[in-house]
Amino acid sequence: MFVKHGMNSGFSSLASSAVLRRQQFLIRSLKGYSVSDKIRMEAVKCLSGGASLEANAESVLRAITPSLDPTRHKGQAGKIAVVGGCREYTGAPYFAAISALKIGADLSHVFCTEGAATVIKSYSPELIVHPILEESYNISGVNDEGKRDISKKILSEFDKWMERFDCLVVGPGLGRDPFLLECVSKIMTRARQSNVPIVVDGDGLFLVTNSIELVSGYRLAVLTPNVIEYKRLVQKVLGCDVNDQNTHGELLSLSKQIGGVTILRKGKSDLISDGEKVQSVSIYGSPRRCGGQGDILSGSVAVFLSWARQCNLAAERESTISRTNPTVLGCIAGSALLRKAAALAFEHKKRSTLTTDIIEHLGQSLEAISPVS
Ligand SMILES: NC(=O)C1=CN([C@@H]2O[C@H](COP(=O)(O)OP(=O)(O)OC[C@H]3O[C@@H](n4cnc5c(N)ncnc54)[C@H](OP(=O)(O)O)[C@@H]3O)[C@@H](O)[C@H]2O)[C@@H](O)CC1
Ligand SMILES: Nc1ncnc2c1ncn2[C@@H]1O[C@H](COP(=O)(O)OP(=O)(O)OP(=O)(O)O)[C@@H](O)[C@H]1O
Ligand SMILES: [Mg+2]
Repeated sequence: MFVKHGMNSGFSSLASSAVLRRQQFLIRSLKGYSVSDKIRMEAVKCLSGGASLEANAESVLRAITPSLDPTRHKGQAGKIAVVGGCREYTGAPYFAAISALKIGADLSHVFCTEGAATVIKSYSPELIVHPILEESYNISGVNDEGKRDISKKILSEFDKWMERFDCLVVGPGLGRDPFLLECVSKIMTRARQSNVPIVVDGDGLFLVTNSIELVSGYRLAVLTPNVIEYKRLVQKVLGCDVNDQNTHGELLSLSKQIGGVTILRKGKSDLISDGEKVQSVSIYGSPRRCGGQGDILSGSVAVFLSWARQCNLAAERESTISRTNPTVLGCIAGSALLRKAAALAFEHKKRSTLTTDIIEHLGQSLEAISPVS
């Protein structure tokens, strides 16, 4: 049971007719009307996908956010798992997991190392924390066979839970320990075999960039690179440097080259593509660039993606709403909500705005767009 508003409107009609008019003008320009070279160049850029295609993010948010129906049971609004948290980082997995709950997921798990688990549990009693991951420094005296046993144990611990999850977030605060990353590769492979969507962020992107086959061709994978992570992906997958003159074309190629995974390129505007088209979210956010905002985003995308998938499953039965790629919808919604919450937090806290302040505004921001009643 979902409240759906304008599910078919990928972009606002106003914005799309403006884009259309601009495209028509530019096409006429190309046919030899007297225009400057600058406009011609813009025309080419536009026709090759360089034009802005701002998503109607608020409509998407309203369309996929489920109503609070008293007949629904615990878990139906989403069960999210974050794989991350190691010796260095405990904040990032916490931000991702708590954001999922604050948006409206019912249950949020964290799979991390033992040391990180105690800390994350102390941040919040709401999170279900599994201290199952191991880093090399902790098992330095163990031989290869012993390490294989540890790896198997980690996978079987994870397996007990995996099929229950609507989405995994792999990477916030995961670290880059080789043994830990090898275990996480196996977790990702297992999730993929079970068709569980995976949002890959932070150190998960480090892993995936070096082992692209983990996500290649998996339509339920979402990559959320920041500037540096995107640069590494482009260099590895496309074999060249980032080209700021062909932002949209490059993102399309990157997604296609990885077999149609959805990529959310974070930046001044967030750009989203599943290899079919590029959409952007440019809602005004915050000028504060404190660490952790990307972690909020990954947890948010996981929830919205799960909700969008439920909408799509319902649509398959009812054939009433469009079958837009749920991973793209999840990215649009996640990006828009984070930006709105960041703007609100900044209004109150100005220069002292922190990630925890933004998290506190997630609920209010969603309520303003999609009220509970
Ligand atoms: N509280 C916590 O626990 C948090 C933990 N986190 C976790 O940390 C892990 C590593 O993630 P990451 O993003 O720090 O690593 P990476 O991609 O190597 O970037 C490192 C360097 O790249 C640069 N740089 C970054 N952006 C740039 C830009 N726009 N434009 C230009 N340069 C830019 C910048 O370099 P600098 O300016 O210092 O030279 C930056 O220091 C990961 O697991 C993540 O989840 C975070 O989520 C934060 C909160
Ligand atoms: N220059 C910018 N102007 C406005 N918003 C931005 C800008 N850069 C990033 N953002 C917003 O902040 C969010 C997080 O992006 P950011 O690049 O900080 O991710 P990150 O580096 O992975 O963060 P984290 O510190 O959590 O790892 C993006 O979704 C985007 O909406
Ligand atoms: Mg990050």
